[in-house]
Amino acid sequence: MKIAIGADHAGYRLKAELLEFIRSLGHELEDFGAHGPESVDYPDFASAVCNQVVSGKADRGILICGTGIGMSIAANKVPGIRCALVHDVFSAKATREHNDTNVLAMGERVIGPGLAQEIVGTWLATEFSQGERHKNRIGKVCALEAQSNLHP
Ligand SMILES: O=C(CO)[C@H](O)[C@H](O)[C@H](O)COP(=O)(O)O
Repeated sequence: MKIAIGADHAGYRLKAELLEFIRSLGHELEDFGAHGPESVDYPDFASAVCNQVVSGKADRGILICGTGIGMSIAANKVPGIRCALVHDVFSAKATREHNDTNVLAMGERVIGPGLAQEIVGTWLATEFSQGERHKNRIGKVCALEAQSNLHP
């Protein structure tokens, strides 16, 4: 798959530790920064990565900040993005199977690189279950998104 990845100053180290791992799984990876500790704003990187996903230039996106919370909030404002903030392997699998998430958010100040690798590997490898109940619920989420775009 084509993966877009981005982080802020509080997530760039974990991002750097994941690059080789993701490539070793056979994925094509584009890194949208940040690359250093200078203070930056997470919505800028969420925007860059999510635009790749909604435009079809990337199949999935991965976002890292201090907690993953800012990135997940920003990502979920982009129409067409379903972003999950995940810090455990069970949720990584469940959010692909049930929510068909296309963006994963994690927090460098919350988890270490070993667990992050397990989460990313699981999330990238897990298919959407195609369950009718899940499709129905995702459809309702999309309806909420369409409604909020009409009435901001
Ligand atoms: O948005 C966040 C908090 O939910 C992210 O973790 C940011 O990375 C964090 O706010 C950055 O904090 P800093 O004090 O500017 O380093």
